[in-house]
Amino acid sequence: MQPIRLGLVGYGKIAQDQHVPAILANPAFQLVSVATQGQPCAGVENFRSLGELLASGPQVDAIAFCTPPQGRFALVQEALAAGKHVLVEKPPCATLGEAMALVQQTREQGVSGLFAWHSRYAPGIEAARQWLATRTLQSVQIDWKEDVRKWHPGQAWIWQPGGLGVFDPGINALSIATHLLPLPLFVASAELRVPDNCQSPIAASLKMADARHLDIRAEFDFDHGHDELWGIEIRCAEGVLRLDNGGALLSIDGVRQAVSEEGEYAAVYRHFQQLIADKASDMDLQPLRLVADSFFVGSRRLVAPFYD
Ligand SMILES: NC(=O)C1=CN([C@@H]2O[C@H](COP(=O)(O)OP(=O)(O)OC[C@H]3O[C@@H](n4cnc5c(N)ncnc54)[C@H](O)[C@@H]3O)[C@@H](O)[C@H]2O)C=CC1
Ligand SMILES: O=C1O[C@@H]([C@H](O)CO)[C@H](O)[C@H]1O
Repeated sequence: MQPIRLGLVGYGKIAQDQHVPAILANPAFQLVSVATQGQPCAGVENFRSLGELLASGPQVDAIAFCTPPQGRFALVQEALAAGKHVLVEKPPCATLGEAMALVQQTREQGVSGLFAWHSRYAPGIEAARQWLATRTLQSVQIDWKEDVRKWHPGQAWIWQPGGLGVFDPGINALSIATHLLPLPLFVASAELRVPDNCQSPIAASLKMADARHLDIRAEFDFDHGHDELWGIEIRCAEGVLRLDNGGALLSIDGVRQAVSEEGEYAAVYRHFQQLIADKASDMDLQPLRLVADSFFVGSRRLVAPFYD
């Protein structure tokens, strides 16, 4: 079978760290072109814009979007209008309305779309989901803390409107929680701590629930120090499930469980390949809706200025 010819837009940190290695390791894909505004990608044709890539580059079947969320909507629209399958990094867009419009346009175009909630593909997630399916849930505690200087060095966009601040990593935890828990989640209250020289929060505390009043708390911190803390603890009547290292480690009642060894992005691209083969899409909006709702109901507290 012919490989899926892939273009990539935005050759920045995540494209270099994860996307390109995962694409190169998967024979179902052939990376043929890149559109980016920074450092070019070796070994393929590079363009300054998606428009140029589509107009004068080699033919592509699909495009992966790794630009910041602001401005991504117009780019993905352009690719869909050209009949390309799309893989969109998280968070899919700068607003919920834009993301909803992409879901509709993807359907209308009859192509495949993937909102790539990469943390859902962490090795422990599927086993956690299976274990939880037959348990009685009692409470959920999320702690998602990391150093923005380590994971987003010099990225001014993250502090600008639409950049999400600490919700950029926090949405990963929300994408896991919404994948594991059986009912939709609602934000009851939120405190957003915003540096007084930024537009987006550097820390946040959320209280959420589902329709059965499951108590779900989240603590997000983007100024946590070098060693990240990416943990989710789910208390059930039958025992306590913990995910650590962003879902790479799973334990139940303190006992480490065997999990898959596949990396997140290898699994993301395997899923994208299957969606294209099945003429299907996977464009879940719930994590972005929870972020939007946190901004709706959240109280803002100004905190000390942030300097990179
Ligand atoms: N930094 C990380 O560890 C991770 C980031 N992500 C997500 O990936 C996305 C990108 O993040 P990073 O790679 O960290 O950002 P980045 O700022 O390092 O890279 C963005 C790249 O997009 C390019 N770009 C911007 N606008 C463009 C346009 N219109 N056309 C072509 N290229 C354009 C920039 O030149 C830059 O190379 C964000 O949505 C982020 O949430 C996901 C997982 C991890
Ligand atoms: O999406 C993201 O993931 C983390 C980090 O790469 C761990 O997975 C990063 O802060 C955020 O943008």
